[in-house]
Amino acid sequence: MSPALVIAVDGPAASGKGTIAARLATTYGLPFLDTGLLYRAVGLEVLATGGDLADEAAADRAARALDADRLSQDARLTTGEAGEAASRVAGYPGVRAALLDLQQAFARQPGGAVLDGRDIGTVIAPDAMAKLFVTATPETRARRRWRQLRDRGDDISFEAMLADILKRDERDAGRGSAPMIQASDAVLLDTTDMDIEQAFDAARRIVEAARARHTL
Ligand SMILES: Nc1ncnc2c1ncn2[C@@H]1O[C@H](COP(=O)(O)OP(=O)(O)OP(=O)(O)O)[C@@H](O)[C@H]1O
Ligand SMILES: Nc1ccn([C@@H]2O[C@H](COP(=O)(O)O)[C@@H](O)[C@H]2O)c(=O)n1
Repeated sequence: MSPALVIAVDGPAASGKGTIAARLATTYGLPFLDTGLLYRAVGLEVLATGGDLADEAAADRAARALDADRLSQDARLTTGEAGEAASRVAGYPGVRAALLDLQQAFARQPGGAVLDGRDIGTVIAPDAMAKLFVTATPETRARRRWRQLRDRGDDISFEAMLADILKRDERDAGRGSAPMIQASDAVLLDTTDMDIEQAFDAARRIVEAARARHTL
């Protein structure tokens, strides 16, 4: 039996990791989990119940009560507010612990899986066959996210978007619990000067190289 093809895709906000991960999943016929949605759902739940994002116990409760099956149906999850709330609650060790089993079970599926996030290659699936750390300059990422939000009618300036990206990078990389960091065996993919097609082709080559190494 061939080994499970688990693909871990990490990287900072708006680097394009979700776009790449979703296309890899389609290409290889694997299930895909955008783990950022889990943290976004927890953050939104804290806000929806009138809680304060600084209230760690409220965030822990929301994470333990999360119904992961309802995630993809909620359009609010993709808003800037949800991203900001997610990065606040993601720093709490209890929140991360509550979401761990679900993510690891997803990664252990027969045949494999694709997961994207911040700690997939380091914590969730440290034995993944292929690991990518997708990045781009903060300005490039801010432009991509700004265009994405503008196209769906959100009114935000590029300067505010860049400030938001920089703040999120600092928070995600600086937290004590599972910080965003490139796994030592992950391949860095800088997409600053790549369009989506070029970035995906480069990602697929990285996965193919990893598969070839595993079949030697
Ligand atoms: N190489 C690229 N060139 C131009 N635009 C891109 C590229 N990759 C992704 N995008 C666009 O940038 C936006 C953000 O991409 P995506 O959602 O994949 O990023 P992400 O890293 O998954 O973000 P998140 O922080 O939400 O997880 C999307 O509108 C996407 O279409
Ligand atoms: N594995 C992960 C995934 C996400 N986070 C946190 O959630 C925020 C939102 O994530 P997006 O990928 O949807 O932008 C992100 O800024 C992280 O704080 C995480 O910690 N671990």
